[in-house]
Amino acid sequence: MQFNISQGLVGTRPPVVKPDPKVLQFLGEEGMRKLISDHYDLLRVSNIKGLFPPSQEGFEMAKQHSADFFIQICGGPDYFNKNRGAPMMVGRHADFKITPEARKIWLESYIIVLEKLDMPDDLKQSFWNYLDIFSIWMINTQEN
Ligand code: HEM
Repeated sequence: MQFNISQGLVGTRPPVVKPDPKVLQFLGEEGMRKLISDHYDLLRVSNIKGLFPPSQEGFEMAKQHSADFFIQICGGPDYFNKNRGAPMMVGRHADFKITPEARKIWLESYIIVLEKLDMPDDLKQSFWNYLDIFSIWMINTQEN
């Protein structure tokens, strides 16, 4: 299947559709945590590794928070709200310099994980569409 990366401009917030809850039903919570963990492991050796916590402990916490969020957004228990409070994702990303190029690297790391994942294409597509569009919201810095 094709993982298309839509053009993303700083300051734009195109309408987002949440992933199909069947994604979580298919993967289960452990499968979702593994998916997020695999993505973070790629980020850690990527050109945007400097954005993420340098310590192993901080990195594991980041994985956990992210997985909590994705389980919640896919219709699972509201772990993120319980552990971190209201999502407010744009605000939570505001301290990090996220350029269009950084978003591209973040998404390309997801492509690597999703290509290897054993999941029906329609579910991959649904999950991908969410990542592709919502990640545009996080861009907060123009390329120089
Ligand atoms: C679909 C789009 C995205 C979602 C749903 C998402 C989700 C999250 C979540 C849930 C957290 C944890 C926030 C917290 O617990 O306070 C987080 C943290 C973070 N995200 Fe994202 N994110 C997205 C896009 C991006 C992009 C495109 C980048 C950078 C290229 C990025 C970089 C970061 C960084 C640097 C952190 C902080 C890591 C930490 O110390 O916990 N995110 N993100």
